[in-house]
Amino acid sequence: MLENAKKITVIGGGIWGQTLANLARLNHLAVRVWSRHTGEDLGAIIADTEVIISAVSIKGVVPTIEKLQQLQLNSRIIIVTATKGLEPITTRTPFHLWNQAFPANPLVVLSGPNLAKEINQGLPAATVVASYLQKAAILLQKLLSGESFRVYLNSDPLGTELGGTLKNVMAIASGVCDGLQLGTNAKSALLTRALPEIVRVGTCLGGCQETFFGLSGLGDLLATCNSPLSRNYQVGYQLALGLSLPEILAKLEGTAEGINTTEVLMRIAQEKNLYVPITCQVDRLLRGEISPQVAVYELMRRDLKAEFD
Ligand SMILES: NC(=O)C1=CN([C@@H]2O[C@H](COP(=O)(O)OP(=O)(O)OC[C@H]3O[C@@H](n4cnc5c(N)ncnc54)[C@H](O)[C@@H]3O)[C@@H](O)[C@H]2O)C=CC1
Ligand SMILES: O=C(CO)COP(=O)(O)O
Repeated sequence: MLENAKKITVIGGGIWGQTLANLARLNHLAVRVWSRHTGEDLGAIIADTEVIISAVSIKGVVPTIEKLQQLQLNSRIIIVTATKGLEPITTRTPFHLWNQAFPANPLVVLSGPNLAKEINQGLPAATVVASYLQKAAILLQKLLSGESFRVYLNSDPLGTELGGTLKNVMAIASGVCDGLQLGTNAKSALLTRALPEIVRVGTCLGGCQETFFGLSGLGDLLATCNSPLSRNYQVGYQLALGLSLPEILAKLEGTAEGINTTEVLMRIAQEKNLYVPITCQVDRLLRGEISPQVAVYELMRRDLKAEFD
């Protein structure tokens, strides 16, 4: 048994929380999953826990933090955040929110090209655990690594988290591109231009440039923008087929974080004067202001420019 059978609590009973719990169970760890729907006493569950993994959607981050604050969390407990989103009111990332609420606890970000359904089938995947406290990240690496799940270390939690969050906007754009059958050249151009847009925003918000070229940045961009398993990709794809956003969301399994992220990111971009042309068109499309075809036209007819500037 690994690491003296560390006790782990996963908060969030959605598909990602269940998947992370299963990965830990494969290493014979004692795992409990708590969700707001189970009605169990969270205080009792975390009484002897050593690691808390938060896998709630962004909507659930503040309520989860507030619940744990009422329970007076032991400062030795390692907190892992696996959410990919931006909090709408403060525009902060989950890492910021957890760090602000529990400054004494070791904090780790987990993010990577991790389509839960593939991991649940036992297909090989890799992820990143990032922390300013290397010891905490190394522990998580040991707890979750297995034959089919390879966990890398990183010392840039913000960059790791932002790569996973910002690519969701691009996954919507990518779904549109495929839904409209724009071809491989268009898709390659879109994903290649998406990366500098992510880097521009991500470095402005405090991430290291290098991180965005790694698994949690480029890796997750490729996974999510190319897979029909991605909910964000599905949103874009189905918009391109002519469905309305409410129609798509009514049938979507789980959360497409990119919808909220696009709205928050537009506010950040305006405030910080960041050039985010792809995000801007995704935003107008999600608001119903333009059609998918017009979004493509608007991107193509922008002023001509140098590739790198
Ligand atoms: N599904 C996937 O393949 C992956 C998902 N993620 C990220 O993990 C997070 C969760 O994703 P999924 O499990 O797929 O989503 P989901 O929609 O299946 O589950 C969301 C979870 O958040 C909880 N939640 C929502 N609002 C809440 C609130 N107000 N208070 C307390 N809890 C609340 C729900 O009860 C549920 O347990 C998202 O940020 C997603 O981007 C990250 C990697 C892979
Ligand atoms: O983040 C993910 C894969 O890394 C999951 O993507 P979706 O949230 O778009 O399904």
